[in-house]
Parts: sequence; C-alpha cells; structure tokens
Amino acid sequence: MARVLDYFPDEQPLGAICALIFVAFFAIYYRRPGRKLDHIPAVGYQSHLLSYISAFQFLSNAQKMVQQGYDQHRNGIFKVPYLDRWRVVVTGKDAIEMVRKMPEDILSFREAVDESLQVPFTLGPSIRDNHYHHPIVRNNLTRNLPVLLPAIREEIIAAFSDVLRLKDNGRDPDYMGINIKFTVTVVTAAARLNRLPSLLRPLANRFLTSVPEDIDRCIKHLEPIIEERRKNMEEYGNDYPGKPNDMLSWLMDEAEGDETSLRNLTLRILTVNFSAIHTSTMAFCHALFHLAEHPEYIKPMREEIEEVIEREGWTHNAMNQMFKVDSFIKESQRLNPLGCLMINRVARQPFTFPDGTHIPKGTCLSIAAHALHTDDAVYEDPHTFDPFRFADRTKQEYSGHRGDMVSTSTEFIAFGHGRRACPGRFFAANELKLMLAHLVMTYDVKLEGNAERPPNKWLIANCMPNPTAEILIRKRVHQPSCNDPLL
Ligand code: HEM
Repeated sequence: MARVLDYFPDEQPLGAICALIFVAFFAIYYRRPGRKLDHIPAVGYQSHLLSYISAFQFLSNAQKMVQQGYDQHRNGIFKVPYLDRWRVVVTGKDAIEMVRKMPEDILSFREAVDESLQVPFTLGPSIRDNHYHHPIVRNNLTRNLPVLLPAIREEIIAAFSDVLRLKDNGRDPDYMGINIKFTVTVVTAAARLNRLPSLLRPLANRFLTSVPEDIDRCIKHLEPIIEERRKNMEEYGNDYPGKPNDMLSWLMDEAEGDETSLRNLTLRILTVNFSAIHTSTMAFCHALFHLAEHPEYIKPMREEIEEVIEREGWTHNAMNQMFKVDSFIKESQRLNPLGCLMINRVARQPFTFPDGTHIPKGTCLSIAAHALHTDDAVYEDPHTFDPFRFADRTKQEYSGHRGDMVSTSTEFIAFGHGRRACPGRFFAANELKLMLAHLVMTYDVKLEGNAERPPNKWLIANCMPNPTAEILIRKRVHQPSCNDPLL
C-alpha cells in the first residue's frame, strides 16, 4: 500500500484511496463466479488479482493461450481468463458428447447467446423469447433448396459482377447496406454493454446502439412488399398464385400475435441475415485465400465441376456430388473456424463431468474448436491445408455423408454439434459451394508473387480472414460450355 500511495502527492491521499477502492471494486465485481472455479486449472495466473494480468494477455493472445491449455490438459478441463469472468474450456470426445447431450435447462445455448450479444437490449425481448425463425431456417429453407438453387445462383453471379465492378447488378444498395451493417451495429453495442454493470445496461443501450434506426430504415424497404403480400392474401387466400417462396413469406405464415407487426417482421429478417451474412462471408474469404495461395487446386475442382454439371446441370443434385468443392471449403473451415472457442454455453444448474470436475451454476463453458481441429490425434498432418482430405468417399471415416461439410461430429464443430448445430448450414453449404464453383469456372485467382496466405486476424477468441489482404483475380480466357448464359 505504501508503494502505491507514493505515486500520489501527500496532499491527495483521498484520491489514492478512492482509486484503490475503484480497482478493488472492479476486480471483485467483474470476476464471476470467481472462487467457485478454483479447482479448475487456469491458463496463466490462477490467483484472483494476478489473473487480471493473464486476462489482459488473453485479449491479444487468446488462440495461443487456449492451445497452451489444450496441450497441457488434453482430454481434460481448464479455464481461461476474460476480464469479466473465467471461461471453462472442455476438451476430449466424451466431454464434447456430454456437452452436446445436455438439455437447455442445464447447459444453456440461449443464455450464452443472450449474454454475448446482449440480446434483451440489442435485438430486444421478441428475439430473446421467441425463436420461431430457427425451424423456418432449418426446415423451410433447407427443404426448398432444390427449387431455390437457380435463384441463389443468379444472386451469386450478380454479386460477383457487383464486387468486381463488372456491371451494376440492379440490387438496392441501401437495403443490402443495412443488412450488412446490422451485424456490426449489434455486435458493437453488445461489446459496449458487456463492459457495463447490468444495472446500467437498459439506460446505456439507448445511447449505444443504432438498432432502432436500422430497423426504421429497413421498414421503408419492406413495408410496401409486406403490405402487397397481405393484400394478396386477403383477396386471394393464403396460398395465392404467384406467392413468393422466400424467407419473408415463411415468416409471415408462421408469425403469431405481436410477431405479425411490420416492425417485428423486419427485425426478424434482419436477425436471420445477422446469423447468415458475416458467417458465410468469412467462410468464403478463408477458402478464397487458400485458393489464391494454392491456384494449383483450381484445375482438379474445374474437372470435377465440369463433369458433374455436364451430367446434372446447375442443380441441387449437382451440388451434392461436388465432393472436392465441398471438401475444399470444409478443410478451410477446419483450419479457420469462427473462433478458437465455440459451442459456448452457460450452466443454469450445477453439474459434474465424469472425470469429477464440478461445474457451478453460472459458469460459462466452451469447446476448444481450433485446437480440436488441429489435434494430431484427430487429423493426420493437422496443420497442413489438404483441400481434398474429406473428398475420398471410399475412406470409411468419410463414407456416406460423413465427409460432408454439413456433417458435424466430435471432430468437426465449425457449425457447432448436436441439437443446437447451425440450422442454416445446409443453405450455407450450397451457397458456398455455388460461389466457389462459380469462381473457379469463371476466374483465375492467385496471390501476388509467391506470397503466403494472408494471416488471419483475431479479435480475442474470434477468427476473421485478413481484412486488408489483396488477391489477383482475372476472367478466364476460355469459358467451358457448362458455364451457361447466366454469365
Ligand atoms: C459458413 C457459414 C456459417 C457458419 C460457420 C455458422 C456457424 C454457426 C454456429 C457455430 C452456430 C452456433 C452453434 C452452437 O453454438 O452450438 C450457429 C447458429 C445459428 N446459425 Fe449459423 N453458421 C453459418 C451460416 C448460417 C446461415 C447461412 C444461416 C441462416 C440462413 C444461419 C443461421 C443460424 C441460426 C438461426 C443460428 C442460431 C443462432 C441463435 O440462436 O442466435 N447460419 N451458426
């Protein structure tokens, strides 16, 4: 104490005491549930106050620290320090299986999402309490993929032309902009709210977020469409001829009570796009950077695509037969999942793992995704990008659909695993495969010189493709016949 007081002039001991009380309050307030996790080994300092040093290191070193814990406690359980809490990390097949099977009232997915995104404030109570869009994404969207595939392909081709500034694709830039920006709006507001004590959050939310303005802007686009569909339904019945077969129609069909309001339907569209846009964008960029580093993999994929498209055309069936394209993206997701910690959950009740580790109520728990995906006990030569690793369906471990990108397991958790696994992954897989197939059939890509793949950017535990990297891309001189007139 004497040494700390030395930093303050003699006449200001009160200031020093206030500062110390503030630091102590910060330290005690922030770490929850704190000492109840003392029995779980920590990465970095274990003691309460010193662990703040490790928590600061974790901000810029999360992936390495999680890997360190994984290497030291293989098939065990350890904890990593965040500024506001410990996070318990679970490793090993059996423990992952146990987490997968835990019911929501013991290990909650919802509570983890609500906390990390501050859903009650950012997206609001209707999104927190009602998840009717989940089965729509999982069932309606997936079921309709065969009929929607041509429209999805058309969108992809238009998007490529737009991004490469080849021609104006006629899509409304304001509507696209709101949907793209919405994720950033929500995530930024959530990060700010997470730094505040819960009592201040309702008030602070009003100043920290532009979600209401984003919804207002989006309403302007969707109002005339929703009104027209309602009018048609009133006049010609629910299944009127020409009714669009899309997310908005499915939501309008299923919404009940308050959910039928224009505002709530708009918020629901923004929320579905929130889950879809950035995840898919990052997945595609990761794969694109691997391809640009290894253009030699373009040829075998072109051969596969040409052969499949000659037989099946650009159909859903064709997508299911592009094993190399599927494997390429899956391999890229294996090495570059959304983060080093995934399948985040909050313990709603205390429970004990079979190895005797007790998990108190309120504990935040995750699986070490990146470490699992690069474990040499799980994958051969795990740090090498081996694009067609999953493509050989004669191998028993990848036979049937087991090699597919959408197939989750205790060895591949890029989409989560179990009941809560991403309901949009079937759509995502088709979208990503169509994008990669379109890219390789239409363009050549490479990195400048002999450059290596641009390094990923880590935001604490979240992994993103390098946002400033550049690749070289040019249109192929000879287009194959299977590239139809849509181009
Ligand atoms: C490559 C692209 C994607 C990846 C890597 C991805 C990954 C994930 C992951 C890891 C989860 C959480 C699973 C868990 O914690 O157990 C999730 C949830 C979810 N995903 Fe995806 N996803 C992708 C694309 C999509 C798309 C395209 C949609 C919609 C069309 C979608 C809709 C959802 C929804 C609705 C949830 C539940 C989220 C919530 O309740 O807040 N995802 N996704």
